[in-house]
Amino acid sequence: MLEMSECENTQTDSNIITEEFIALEDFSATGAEQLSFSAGDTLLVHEQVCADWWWAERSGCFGYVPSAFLHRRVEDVEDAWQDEEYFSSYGTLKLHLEMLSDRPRTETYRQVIVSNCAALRGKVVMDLGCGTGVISLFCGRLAQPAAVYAVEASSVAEHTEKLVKLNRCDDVVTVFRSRAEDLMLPSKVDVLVSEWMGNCLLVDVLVSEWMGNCLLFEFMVESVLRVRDRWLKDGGMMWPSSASLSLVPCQAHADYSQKMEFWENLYGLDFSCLQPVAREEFFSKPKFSHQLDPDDCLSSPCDVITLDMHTLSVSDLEKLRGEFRFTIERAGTLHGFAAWFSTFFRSLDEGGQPLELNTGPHAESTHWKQTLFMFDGPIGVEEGDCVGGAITLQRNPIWRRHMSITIEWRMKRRNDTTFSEKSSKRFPMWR
Ligand SMILES: N=C(N)NCC[C@H]1O[C@@H](n2cnc3c(N)ncnc32)[C@H](O)[C@@H]1O
Repeated sequence: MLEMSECENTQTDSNIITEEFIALEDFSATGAEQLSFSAGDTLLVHEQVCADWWWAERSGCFGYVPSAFLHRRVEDVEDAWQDEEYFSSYGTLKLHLEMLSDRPRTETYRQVIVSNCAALRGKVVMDLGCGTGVISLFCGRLAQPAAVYAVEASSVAEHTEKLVKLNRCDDVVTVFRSRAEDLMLPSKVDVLVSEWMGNCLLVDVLVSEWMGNCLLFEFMVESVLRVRDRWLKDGGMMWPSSASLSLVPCQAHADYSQKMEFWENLYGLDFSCLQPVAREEFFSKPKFSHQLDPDDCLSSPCDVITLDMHTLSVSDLEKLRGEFRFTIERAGTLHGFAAWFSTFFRSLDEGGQPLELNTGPHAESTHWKQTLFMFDGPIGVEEGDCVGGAITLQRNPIWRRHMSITIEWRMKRRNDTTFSEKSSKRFPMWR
């Protein structure tokens, strides 16, 4: 980022304005003339002094702010949720086929219904974002609830109606084609079940053919919480009941070799000047659907963030932060971190065993696989070295289905007594 001094020397016409902007990320001032702010803050910009630095005001304080961290107010963004593209992606069978083909995922939900079938008798259940309705059909066929509200906003709901009739569940299951937030229901529900998880737990990455194969993002968990607050009875059950994000320091030799070392000797030619371009193109964003080999884990994984779905609030989702401290368990190359999630389903029976869906490298593979965060450069590590730091999931204040993930880490070699300087890397998902 441009330093202040360079800004004053650049030959640019400053632009006097008075306009409100939203901060996309936190910014900590590094000089008295700069103004710190947090993601989501509103700043009044008085002068665009140069391309990179503007003179702004927040709560009566004035200072220079980096323009890259700011975005015009949300009114200028026609559809912060991109709902039309999002729900159209679920209107075809492609994504539903992928989810239904994921045996560990779908079988876990079936097991939850089977193991709670007695307690479900006479209960009212909502299946939020039911898709083709498979969980609702499990409820209708494997248990005796009083009613199941199968809620689905996309056009796949038309097929869901047929599936409910075909599987003789229409006496119990009612399909509502609606955004769940807009629902009017006859009663509150005893159980809110949903399969809302995405890569890195919160954000599912969809390739939207409707949008010319561009990437779209989910962020369904906010809908789940809003519907919980509106329609779940006091003492009602959330399935999943809790969810956790796990992290592990790992090797990724194949990725590093194929995307970075590849350029060093290409048919006897030196293409290494492209490595910075390759680093930006291939390693600046997370790699989704990475199949992490358990042997590439350099330490035991740890749960860095845990969400209690009964108490989590929408405002908690703006920024989630978890700390970690790993001891390297075997010598190798630290290329980065891998992340995945687990969800837990509490039993409706007092003292009943919870069920777990674990999408990590030691469990049966799911369609989510794992997510790989590559450092800019590999770090040789020895057994006994220590990697400590934090991971922060920051929602985008403008694009409400987007977020960024920042990983900060320090190293302490096994024979050292102090940690290295802090390193940090921000991975946007997607703006
Ligand atoms: N990561 C996932 N499992 N995504 C499943 C998403 C399914 O829920 C549907 N869905 C997502 N959000 C909502 C919502 N607020 N209301 C109704 N259906 C929804 C979506 O159309 C798709 O069929």
